Amino acid sequence: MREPPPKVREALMKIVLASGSPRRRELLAAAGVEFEVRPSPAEEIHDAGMAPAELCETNAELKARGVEVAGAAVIGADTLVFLEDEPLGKPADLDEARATLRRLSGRVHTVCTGVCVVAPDGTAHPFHELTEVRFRPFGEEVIDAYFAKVDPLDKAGAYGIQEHGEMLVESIDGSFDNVMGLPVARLLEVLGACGVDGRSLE
Ligand SMILES: Cc1cn([C@H]2C[C@H](O)[C@@H](COP(=O)(O)OP(=O)(O)OP(=O)(O)O)O2)c(=O)[nH]c1=O
Repeated sequence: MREPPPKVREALMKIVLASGSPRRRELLAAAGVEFEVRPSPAEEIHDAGMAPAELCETNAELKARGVEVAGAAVIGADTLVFLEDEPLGKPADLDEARATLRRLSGRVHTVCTGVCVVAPDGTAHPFHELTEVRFRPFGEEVIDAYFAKVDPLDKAGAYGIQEHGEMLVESIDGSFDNVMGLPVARLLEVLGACGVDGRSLE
């Protein structure tokens, strides 16, 4: 049988999202990409000595390399919130979530999402995107009302911009998708550069 033309071979390349995050799944699906989900067993590192961007990219690569699927391009991602370069991860409990929101109130913080595509040949293609988020000044009543609507525990920075974000967020400078956990426009470019056009599977 004849080899399929290169374009068809590209289209057949599998894409695996190495993430258990429902937000990442939603964002990638909304971009029209066909992919399989395999949450990564990789442990994130929390090295306070590392610069934010380097930390996000390192974790994204660890997550992607934690899932191996022959012939597939594997995507890992890591979202961290930084307040003046101090990383704020997912809160351990509601008290910590409350303390985090108190600190973010009335201030600007940075959301960094690192992404890494590991191509079928094993090469890593990491990048990151930064979005600045300005929070409204708010008090305990707003935090109470917010927690009545949103579970902050599985989210970096104890909030989800996509879930009643308007209660907390005054403005953003950068991509909304990036705050939610996956900078999709840039990811599609990087997948394309790796020879994968996920959207051609539609
Ligand atoms: C700041 C912010 C974070 N988040 C979420 C995105 C990520 O899911 C989470 C950050 O945690 P991550 O460790 O980046 O991801 P995860 O553990 O949820 O999923 P996985 O490691 O399997 O990919 O916080 C929001 O949903 N909205 C927001 O506004």
